[in-house]
Amino acid sequence: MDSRDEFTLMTADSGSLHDEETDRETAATDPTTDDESVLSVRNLEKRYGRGDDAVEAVTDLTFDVEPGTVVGLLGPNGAGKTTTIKMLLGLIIPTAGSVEVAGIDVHENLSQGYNSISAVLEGARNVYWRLTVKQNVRFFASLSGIDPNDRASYHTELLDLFDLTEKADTAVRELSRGQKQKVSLACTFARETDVVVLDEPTLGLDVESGLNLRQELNRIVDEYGTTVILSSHDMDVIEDLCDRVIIMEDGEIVADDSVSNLLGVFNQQCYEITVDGDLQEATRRRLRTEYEVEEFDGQYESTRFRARVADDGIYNLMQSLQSAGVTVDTIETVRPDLEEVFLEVTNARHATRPAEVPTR
Ligand SMILES: Nc1ncnc2c1ncn2[C@@H]1O[C@H](COP(=O)(O)OP(=O)(O)OP(=O)(O)O)[C@@H](O)[C@H]1O
Repeated sequence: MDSRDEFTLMTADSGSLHDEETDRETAATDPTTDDESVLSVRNLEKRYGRGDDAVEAVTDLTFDVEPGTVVGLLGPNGAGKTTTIKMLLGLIIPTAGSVEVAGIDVHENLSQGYNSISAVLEGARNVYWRLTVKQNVRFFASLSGIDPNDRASYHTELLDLFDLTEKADTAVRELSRGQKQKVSLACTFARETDVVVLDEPTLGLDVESGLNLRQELNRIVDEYGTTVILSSHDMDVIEDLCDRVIIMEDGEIVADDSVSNLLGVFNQQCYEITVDGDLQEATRRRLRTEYEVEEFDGQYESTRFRARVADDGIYNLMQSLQSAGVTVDTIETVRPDLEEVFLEVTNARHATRPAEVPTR
């Protein structure tokens, strides 16, 4: 059996008592927490099953995370994100490789590991519904060996940042889904571990609750400089919160860079162009042949389309339209988003793969 009981995550041994301000001061003065990575993953591998049925879920994963960084973990379904997260947390035993959090090998030293890294896992019931919000926060702080009385003002701040102050004495079962999720997050931050893992924190929330949570998380990571590994299919969350993004596919890292560098991977600029009236079929064909054009939308009064062009290609495109007698109404630059980067990176990889030869 290689899967550990997730409950052990919540019932880890208690460590020494923390002092109200000591931790943040220590983080600021301790040279080991400055330049060195707080999370170090080396040649991590996970193979499920044996023989012909074995699945290589994660293959030779190596990366480091500096303190205070928010790293997004992205990948299509089955890329190996959940397996990686569970190995980071010590919940699944790797086939090979190591995970160190703040210098502690999580798999060689499980109880210390549980005090170094905590998580809100997707689909897991992360808090106690019969306890009130405040009782939960105090309980989870105490799991890390923290005397909740010593950290009362931090807990008040946390509830405030998650907009839970009015619900502090309400039982969690009486809260909405979004509020329950915020309680899970507040409890994880209350544990004050070196690294926090958030797996799909906005999943299942309505648009407004998702947006609120995103803003609140942003404030919290800014305020406390927490190191976060964030897995989400919601690119807005990733783009808003992350300093760096790791994209996985088929168990491997296929991109690892800052969000701004990843957004700069396009050597082409995308424009959204609106022209008066309909476009003749011949003009549409010509545009498609000469430029990378997507989506012709609307007809009669105006037509809108997107064009990707390199460097000063937009001037050539304008000339082509002019010579076809088309009047351009508006041109807007479309900023690429992470969704596009993600598709670009994963599609480019498929395009360069040799075609599979069927075997009999
Ligand atoms: N317990 C298991 N036994 C066998 N194979 C598994 C097990 N868990 C995951 N896998 C396989 O390992 C691969 C990676 O799965 P994993 O759940 O880590 O991916 P993921 O990136 O989290 O996907 P998703 O975004 O769909 O949650 C998949 O091929 C999956 O089918």
